[in-house]
Amino acid sequence: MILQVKDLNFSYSNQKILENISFAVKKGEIISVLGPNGVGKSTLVKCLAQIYKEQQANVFYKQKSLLEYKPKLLAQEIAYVPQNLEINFPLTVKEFVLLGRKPYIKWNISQKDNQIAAEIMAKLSIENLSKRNLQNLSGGEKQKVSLARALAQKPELIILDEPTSNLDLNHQLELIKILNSLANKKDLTVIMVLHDLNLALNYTDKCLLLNQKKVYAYGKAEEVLTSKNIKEVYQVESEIIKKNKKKYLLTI
Ligand SMILES: Nc1ncnc2c1ncn2[C@@H]1O[C@H](COP(=O)(O)OP(=O)(O)OP(=O)(O)O)[C@@H](O)[C@H]1O
Repeated sequence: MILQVKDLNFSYSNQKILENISFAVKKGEIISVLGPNGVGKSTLVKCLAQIYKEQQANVFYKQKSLLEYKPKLLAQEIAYVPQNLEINFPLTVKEFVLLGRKPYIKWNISQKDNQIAAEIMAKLSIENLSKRNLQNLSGGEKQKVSLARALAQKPELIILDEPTSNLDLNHQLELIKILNSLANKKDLTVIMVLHDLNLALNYTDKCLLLNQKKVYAYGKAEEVLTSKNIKEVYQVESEIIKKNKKKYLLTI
């Protein structure tokens, strides 16, 4: 197991959001975090990514609680891509992607750092944005740049909060396929909040379905995303159709 969450609870002020959340993730798996609006998906991934630190004792990375790690080591191994990229100062895309190398940089940016940043920008087809000011990018461009920064970190675990929300159909698939190819080589483990159940069904190994503060179901995508579970959690009638090895969730 690369990550284990044991009995995690979270409240904002006095409002309980997450209750007894437990699940485990194997190296190289792609996990989607699903559930209705406001159920606590972003809150959960913020706990895993240590944006919220109070729950560190309930999150185990490579068998040790997050409390036991030096922050710099975790910064090298775990990357987080937030829902929205808020940058309020001028920075070029290249400079921003290079920020992903920060946990490794001693005094100066090395040739290797530049090379890694260039490779990742090429992989995500954003080399053409290199000199652009981050603040002037479209939502979809920002999302890709944010992913590039996280991948430049060369993490073992990447945690993404709705990485495809601003992307068109083509770019959604491209992003998911890139994450899949990295995870297939076991170089990367992926945990991502998703809203698109069809993407979850076809491109993630396991789904963590949250409902009413708790884990409603956790397991293989096709075992979690059943018509019965979708009805119960989203109050929507649906049908899952299989065609050419792909599964399609149709709402009725
Ligand atoms: N900083 C905060 N202070 C107080 N309440 C918050 C804060 N952030 C989120 N909440 C509340 O906590 C609950 C869970 O929010 P969260 O963003 O984790 O849900 P989500 O499942 O990611 O939602 P969505 O699908 O709409 O993005 C919501 O009711 C939200 O209003």
